Amino acid sequence: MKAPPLRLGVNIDHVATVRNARGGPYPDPIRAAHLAVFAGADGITAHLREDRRHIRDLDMERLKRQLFVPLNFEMAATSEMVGLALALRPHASCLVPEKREERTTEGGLDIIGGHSHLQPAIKELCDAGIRVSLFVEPDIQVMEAAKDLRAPVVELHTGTYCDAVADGDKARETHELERLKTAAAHGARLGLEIHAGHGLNFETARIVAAIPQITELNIGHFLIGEGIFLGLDEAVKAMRLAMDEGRAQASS
Ligand SMILES: CC(=O)[C@@H](O)[C@H](O)COP(=O)(O)O
Ligand SMILES: NCC(=O)COP(=O)(O)O
Repeated sequence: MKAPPLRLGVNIDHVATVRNARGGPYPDPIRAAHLAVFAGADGITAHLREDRRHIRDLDMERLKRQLFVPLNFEMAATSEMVGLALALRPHASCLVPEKREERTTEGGLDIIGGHSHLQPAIKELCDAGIRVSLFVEPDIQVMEAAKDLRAPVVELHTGTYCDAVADGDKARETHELERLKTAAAHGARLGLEIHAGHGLNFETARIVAAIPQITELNIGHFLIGEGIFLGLDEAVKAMRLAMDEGRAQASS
């Protein structure tokens, strides 16, 4: 059976990283969002961190006002961020773990251990018509916990897999890819919508795109980096091609 279409969400966080390096308005993350959409992005992801190290509140407001594709508001499940999301009403919200001292997201939400604090946030956002996804580890028990939390979507953390590929550790790469495949299949059987992201590049996105249950990839850092060399539009087009090549291998 033909696998469903695979959407590309472009994360523009690190355009804001470059902008904030000088404290002025240039380069504008919203201009990057428009470029990415014109080049084939199906949606835009932006992570409003509590420390505002890159994306700022005004960026989210401008994205909401100007985008004509879905906006995915990445956020920690704090009362501050839930309040901002309820006021902004993005298409989607992806709940991610956050530590001020981290350089980037280090893993998925701990929803097996302590997830009671997530329940209210998930309910409030869902009740407001916002599509909630949980950024989680690719584990079967985690899929079960996400179902129990009544989150309609999970985004599988692909960072460990991407690290294994970057390290040239074939055994770890095989193991982590198997984790992603198993979790995606199990989550889909539970009725969850399956997304994936973190650390993906052309090579790993092509491989992950072949997992038929995954319907969206969210990709940022690598694409913004490639945009420096190729131009963001060409980088997005190349990523779209890599995803399509991988998807052609998928069979559910
Ligand atoms: C959850 C995830 O992997 C990314 O979407 C997140 O935005 C990474 O955080 P930084 O963009 O701050 O690196
Ligand atoms: N949720 C993953 C995302 O939005 C982008 O992650 P990365 O490609 O910047 O690592």
